[in-house]
Amino acid sequence: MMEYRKEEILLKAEKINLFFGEKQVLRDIDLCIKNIVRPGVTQGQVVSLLGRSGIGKTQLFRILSGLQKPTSGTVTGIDNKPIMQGDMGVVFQNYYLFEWRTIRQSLELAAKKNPQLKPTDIKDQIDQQAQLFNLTEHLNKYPQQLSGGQRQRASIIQQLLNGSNFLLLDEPFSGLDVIMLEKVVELLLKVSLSDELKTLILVSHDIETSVALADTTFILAQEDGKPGATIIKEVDLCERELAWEKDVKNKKEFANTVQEIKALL
Ligand SMILES: Nc1ncnc2c1ncn2[C@@H]1O[C@H](COP(=O)(O)OP(=O)(O)OP(=O)(O)O)[C@@H](O)[C@H]1O
Repeated sequence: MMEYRKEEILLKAEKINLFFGEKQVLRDIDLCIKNIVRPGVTQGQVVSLLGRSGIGKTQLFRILSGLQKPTSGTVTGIDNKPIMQGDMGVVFQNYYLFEWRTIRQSLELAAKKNPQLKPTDIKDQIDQQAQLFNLTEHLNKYPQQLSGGQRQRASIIQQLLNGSNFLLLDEPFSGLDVIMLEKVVELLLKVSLSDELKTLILVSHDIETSVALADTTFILAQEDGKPGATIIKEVDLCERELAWEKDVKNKKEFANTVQEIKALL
C-alpha cells in the first residue's frame, strides 16, 4: 500500500450554479482539490473532470479558471482567497498562441509575467523547457509552422513559464494519434512531478487516459429528474491504488473503475 497524506486545500468550488437565461447548466457543484503528499516524493496533483459531450465541462472549466462568473457560488484557492482571472494557466483546445510572434517571443512574454523569474534567467529557462519538451529547433518559428502536437507543447510551456501552480487543460487528448497521446501523457506526468504544488486539471471525455493519469477523477453528470449537471461522484484513485502506478492499465481494478465510470456517464 502506497503511503500518502492529503493536506491543505488548494482549490475549492462551493455551491456553483450556472444558468443561461432559464436554462440551468450547472447545479450545486462542490469540488475540493487537496495537496497530496507522499513521503520522499516530489509531485503535484492530477485531477480529471469527466463527463459526456455537452454536459457542461467547458463551462465548469471556465468558472474554475476565473474566466467566467457563475450565477452563484464561489471558487477559492489556498487560504480561502478567491481565484482571479490569471491565477491559472489555461491550455485551450486550440492551443492558443500569438500567431504573429515566434514561439520564443511568446514564451518570453509569458516568462516576463512570472514574478519568480529574474529577467536574467528567462533565456535559460526557455531553453531548458524547450529542450525538455523537444521544441528547441522550433523556437524561432511561428505557430502556423508547427504541428498540432508541437503547438500543444509550446502552449503548455507558455503556461508553465507564467508561473501559476494550476494548469487547466481542455481536452488535451483529443485528436491525437496513439504515439502523440503517449507523449502527451508522459509530458503531463513530467509537469506534475516538477513541483509539489503544481496541480493539473484535465477536462476530458477520454475515460481510460484520464483515469490512468489522474489521482482523483470527478464525474459530471445529470441526476434523474433534476436540471443541470452536478458532480455525481469523486473517484479517489489513490485509495484504489491506481495513482502513480506505471502499468496501471493492466490492473484489474483499472478495468473495473473504467467500467464503473462508463456506467455513470
Ligand atoms: N452562451 C451560451 N448560451 C446558452 N447555452 C450555452 C452557452 N454556452 C454553452 N451553453 C450550453 O451549456 C451546455 C454545456 O456546454 P459545455 O460547452 O460546457 O459542454 P461540454 O461538456 O464542454 O461539451 P463538449 O465535451 O462537447 O465540449 C450545453 O448544453 C451548451 O449548449
